[in-house]
Amino acid sequence: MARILAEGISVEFPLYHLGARSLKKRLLAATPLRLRTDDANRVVVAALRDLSFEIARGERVALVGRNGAGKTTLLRTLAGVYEPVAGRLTVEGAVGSLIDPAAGMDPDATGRENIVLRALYRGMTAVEGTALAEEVAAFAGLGEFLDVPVRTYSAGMHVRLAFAMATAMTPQVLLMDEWFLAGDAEFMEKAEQRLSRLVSDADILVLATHDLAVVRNWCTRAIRLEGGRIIGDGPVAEVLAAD
Ligand SMILES: Nc1ncnc2c1ncn2[C@@H]1O[C@H](COP(=O)(O)OP(=O)(O)OP(=O)(O)O)[C@@H](O)[C@H]1O
Repeated sequence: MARILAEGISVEFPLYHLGARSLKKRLLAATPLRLRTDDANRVVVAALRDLSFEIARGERVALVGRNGAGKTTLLRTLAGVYEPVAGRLTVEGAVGSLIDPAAGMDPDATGRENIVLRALYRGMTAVEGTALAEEVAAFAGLGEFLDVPVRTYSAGMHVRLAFAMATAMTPQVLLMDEWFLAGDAEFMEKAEQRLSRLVSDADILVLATHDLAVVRNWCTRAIRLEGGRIIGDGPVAEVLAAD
């Protein structure tokens, strides 16, 4: 059963290139809240600070907050891309991520090969993978580009393929960054139908977005981040009204 439990998680990014001591000092003095030096005397960005929350089956959660608040970092942490430096994170259920279209794709393999590889990774047979490739291909509308290495794709083609792949294998926990909701009009119309179905089938949705209409339409709960901390968590209307 799908469930997410975060107990005091923190995520930090070391800034390795900040070698010069005077530059370090100046930076730390300018932003004392978000930058600090760690035990190894490196400057680190405290991207997420001591977050605790639980997301249960059936919840559709919007992550809201200003640029740099920590929304994408939290999504990536839930997806397992980043490891918390403190606290404990439990994510139960098969996770589908629509965060970075290039993630999990082999740039030298064709679109079709990538689909089959992902299907095999998810435990499908080669025959099921090949059938899935047909379905994904039809949806992504990549035409003859399906048999061309994905490193030659445009940004929009990447999004189409990633979107079609992630949504073809209905996840229990769907993690999504808002820019997957931007695309050309024709694709977005198809994508919206498919997403609506997926969102009602997936057990948990966590969506990072600035689009308040999307939050109101799709989500039941909002978590507001600011400076890497949670400053609001509750029903959408309540959290949005508090801004
Ligand atoms: N790879 C990285 N290295 C260093 N700092 C990072 C890295 N990724 C994110 N950060 C920092 O972590 C903080 C949170 O960034 P994040 O991208 O999660 O914010 P966001 O809420 O998604 O912002 P936006 O709305 O602009 O997408 C910011 O201060 C950012 O500079």
